[in-house]
Amino acid sequence: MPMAEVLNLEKDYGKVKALKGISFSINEGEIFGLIGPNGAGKSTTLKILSTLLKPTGGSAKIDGHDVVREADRVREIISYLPEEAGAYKNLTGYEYLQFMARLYSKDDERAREMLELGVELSGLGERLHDKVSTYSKGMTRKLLIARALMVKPKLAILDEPASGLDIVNAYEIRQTIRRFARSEGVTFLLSSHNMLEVEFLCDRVAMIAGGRIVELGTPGELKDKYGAENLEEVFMRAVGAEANEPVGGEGA
Ligand SMILES: Nc1ncnc2c1ncn2[C@@H]1O[C@H](COP(=O)(O)OP(=O)(O)OP(=O)(O)O)[C@@H](O)[C@H]1O
Repeated sequence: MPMAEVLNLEKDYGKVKALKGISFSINEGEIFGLIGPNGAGKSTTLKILSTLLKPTGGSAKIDGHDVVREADRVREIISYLPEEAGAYKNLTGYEYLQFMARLYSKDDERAREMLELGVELSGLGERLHDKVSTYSKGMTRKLLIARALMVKPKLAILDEPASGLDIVNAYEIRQTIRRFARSEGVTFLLSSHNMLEVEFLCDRVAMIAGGRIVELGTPGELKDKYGAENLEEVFMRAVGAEANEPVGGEGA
């Protein structure tokens, strides 16, 4: 059984058709990337799979559970990191992770394990004992990613995990994700408009533009199909004039 199964998913915001019937499935242990330009429908897809938004049509299942009818069950097995997330600024990073670990687990021992893992994943060292209000954007993002992963979800849903970060921070976050996926076997669904990021991280990618999936496959398959050197080239050839906005680069 796939970890996620999306079938003909549609979402209308009033007259705006954000998703026009998209389908894909994610295998267990896979890092799956949803890539496309601004406004393509990536965040909308991730919000539906995270049970925060209801689809207008179609269906989505996580580990066999319908995201609408069994939303509570789905919430227990996923972790979701929104694009514009913040942490409680008056807490230290450590206190924030501790608070979140206790929220997730009533069992003291389990909460302590989560906290230990969160501390390690954050890579923030001594700075974890400073207030979040003193953190750079990159440090805050690392803290939030540690929070999302320390619970060892079955499916981690990360919206633009490294968007807007400098090269070093973005690199470290990608390494954390890749290492964690391999060591824990956690399945990932992430979105990005950075084609190179996705190529580095993802086992398979779905290219999305204007609410439709225009290509789906492993980075290698897609590059071969278009005789392209990288996914940016694949995307431009696959979408061509369909792309209504330019493809963003790092942090665009
Ligand atoms: N709450 C909303 N109300 C109305 N329209 C919306 C709403 N949220 C998103 N949209 C529209 O739906 C479409 C898809 O938006 P979505 O945020 O899913 O795209 P995205 O691929 O995540 O873009 P980005 O890379 O900019 O985050 C866009 O046309 C957007 O303007």
